[in-house]
Amino acid sequence: MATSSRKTALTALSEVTENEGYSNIVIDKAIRAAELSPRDAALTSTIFYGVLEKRLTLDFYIRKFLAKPKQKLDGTVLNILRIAVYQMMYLDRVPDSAAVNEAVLCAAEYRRGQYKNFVNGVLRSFARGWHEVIIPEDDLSVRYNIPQPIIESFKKDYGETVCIDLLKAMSERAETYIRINPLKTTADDLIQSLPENTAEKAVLQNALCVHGTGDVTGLPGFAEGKFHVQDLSSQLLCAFVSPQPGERLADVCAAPGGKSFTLAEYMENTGVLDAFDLYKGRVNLIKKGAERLGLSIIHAAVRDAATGVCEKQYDRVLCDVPCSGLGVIRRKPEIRYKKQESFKELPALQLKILEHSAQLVRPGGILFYSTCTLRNAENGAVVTEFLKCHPEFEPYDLPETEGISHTVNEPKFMRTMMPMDHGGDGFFAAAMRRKTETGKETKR
Ligand SMILES: C[S@@+](CC[C@H](N)C(=O)[O-])C[C@H]1O[C@@H](n2cnc3c(N)ncnc32)[C@H](O)[C@@H]1O
Repeated sequence: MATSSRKTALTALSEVTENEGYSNIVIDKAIRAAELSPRDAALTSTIFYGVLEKRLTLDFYIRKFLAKPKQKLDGTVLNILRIAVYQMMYLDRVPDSAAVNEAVLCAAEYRRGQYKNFVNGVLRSFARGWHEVIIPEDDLSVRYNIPQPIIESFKKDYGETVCIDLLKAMSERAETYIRINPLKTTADDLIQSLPENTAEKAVLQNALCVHGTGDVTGLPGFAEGKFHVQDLSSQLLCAFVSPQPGERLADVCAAPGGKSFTLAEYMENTGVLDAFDLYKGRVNLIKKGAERLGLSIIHAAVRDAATGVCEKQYDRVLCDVPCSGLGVIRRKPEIRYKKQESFKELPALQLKILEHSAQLVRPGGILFYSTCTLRNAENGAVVTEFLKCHPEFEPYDLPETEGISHTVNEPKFMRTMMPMDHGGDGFFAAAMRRKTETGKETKR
């Protein structure tokens, strides 16, 4: 039996807030289970992501209309209030009365209706008074919906001014980028085959920005392997790696495969590309994608990048390590609520992966390190520590890319990419070269 949009959003939000589910997986599952019409599914998705993104602002407002602002609220009741308040504050097309009535209906079905009057009362006073409430100028956390510890970390690593620019950029919606498969099509041909005004060329060659298309996997050309979805910063990282046709490359943390696919395209599907990941299910995603794109040089296999055995040597090795993901908050809003303690172990694991993978690099070959986070402890600090302990490696400068600026001032072998630089996600890249006995340069 079909269920309402708000009820479905509530189920999905509880799954994310209480069980730390991944937003994209949780919402897809909830919408399928509720058998919603496409229109209701779109509304559910808007409410679900909106509440996740704006949670700190919503909670700030809700507390202004509680009799006891510090009172601890039941998790489900709080989510019912957030859903209604989000609609009243941000969705012009939903009348306040509809948002309140739906919330009261949800409350009536929860715990034998014991919170029904409470929800009704809070929402009615909110509807009357919220326009008068002002968020204090200096409350960046509520203003930009980023928890204070993350703001402190941005300030410490990048300074106050960059931090504020970053918070602003992170509150914008992220664009969707796709990567053309040059083995099968060209940017011009693909743009022509898509509905008018849905795609335009991005700043990097073979990158397109697409808008208003909904699920891109339904677009013409996807099933034929003419493109894959990949953020612009991730594509820029591949431009840094820039493997040549015929080379040997290992991507040691490769799933779901976005970078491996682009790198194999750089190699014109010649040479060797070994794409590893720790989890079998995720390795299967690489296999499926490579098959769809016709990238036969990709060999995907399960391997632990921190301990796994591999006898081969490669020209280039990419370590796109697991990280806290603070650079992709726009796409995965729940990341901002992860507990800071969960980040503690990451630098040690990242360094371990980097050191173990360094053994795979041939003399004169290049080792790349990347993350999708904006935290020096997981970025520059890991690479600096690696170079300190491995004199057999030296910094290898990354190229400048025409039309792309970078905010952070750092050595040329490191590059921090921020959403305000070019619209892509927050990423970090670094490159190091294994010295040869003769010290001869490797061609780029
Ligand atoms: C940032 S994601 C990689 C994204 C991928 N490079 C892409 O562009 O699609 C990090 C990956 O590392 C994998 N991973 C985590 N720990 C690992 C380990 N010890 N060895 C290998 N892979 C690992 C995760 O399963 C995840 O797929």
